[in-house]
Amino acid sequence: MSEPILSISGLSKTYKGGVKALDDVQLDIRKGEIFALLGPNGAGKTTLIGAVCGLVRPTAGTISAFGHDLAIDWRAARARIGLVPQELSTDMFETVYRAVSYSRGLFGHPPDKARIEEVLRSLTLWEKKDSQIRELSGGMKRRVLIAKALAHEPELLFLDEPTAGVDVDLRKDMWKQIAALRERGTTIILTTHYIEEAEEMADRVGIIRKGQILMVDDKDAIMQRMGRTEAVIELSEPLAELPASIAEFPVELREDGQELCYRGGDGAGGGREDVARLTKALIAAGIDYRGIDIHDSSLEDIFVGLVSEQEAAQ
Ligand SMILES: Nc1ncnc2c1ncn2[C@@H]1O[C@H](COP(=O)(O)OP(=O)(O)OP(=O)(O)O)[C@@H](O)[C@H]1O
Repeated sequence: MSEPILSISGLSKTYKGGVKALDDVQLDIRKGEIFALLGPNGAGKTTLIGAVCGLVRPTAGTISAFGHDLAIDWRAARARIGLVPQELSTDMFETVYRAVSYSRGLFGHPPDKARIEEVLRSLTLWEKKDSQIRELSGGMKRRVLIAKALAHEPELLFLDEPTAGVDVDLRKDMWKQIAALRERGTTIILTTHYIEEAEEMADRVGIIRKGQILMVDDKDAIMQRMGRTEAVIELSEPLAELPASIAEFPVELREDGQELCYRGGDGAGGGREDVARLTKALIAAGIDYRGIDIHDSSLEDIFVGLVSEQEAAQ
């Protein structure tokens, strides 16, 4: 792998009250990727972002970005890192246009009216450019946050729960914006509760819980390794036991022998092929069925499974 754009090593954070929000986190982010950090409430996602963006002082560990150790050379990296936080903390009396163009200047970029107009138009904020931020609806305020980050043109962009509580239209607009940013070469780390979002956007996924990274992998690899196909086959007549040609599949009889349940596969289509072979074997064994309900597990199922497994193990 080429030199990571962001490298986090042994990162821990214990807050004053004693809450251990991060516990020995190791994480390398590759240039140009979209990385989704998934975790339940209180897992430490915002703390991790805060540590990289200079808002939270780590208790231990090192963070380097673009080859600079942030504890030593914060300024060199700062202008290249952008953050879209969960909430707007800018001056509510500022107009949309000024807030967005100011953000660009703040990070040392020369004024660029065309760029600001493009950003505002792409987020349907152009008509509101002269409104004060306090006059906007919650969804519009979120758009301003995103516009500020886009105007800044960072190389590494953090999006903290970018679509929490926004409507479907804005979520779709944002997905488009994020895809366009990646096209420009921006590296993106997003935290999300919406697993659909990670599934849609991410190249890699990290799962965090209680301040620890449980797993990091390519999204497709996670799906393949942990993905499952489940098929419920409703039999025409109840079966007392399975013939050998059926029992060799990963199946079990349920509902007093009226249902045959298959669980297997690799999350990459293998399970569906297996179910097709299973149905042929049923026909060959003279077993009739009324219907099949088949589905592949999503990243959501995998995530819920992983987190509850960890809970059970404790
Ligand atoms: N300033 C603080 N002082 C004390 N404890 C804090 C502080 N900020 C966060 N915590 C605690 O640290 C833990 C991690 O919080 P964090 O906000 O990083 O989680 P998160 O994964 O972002 O959660 P969410 O999805 O709810 O935003 C939680 O137990 C939280 O209560």
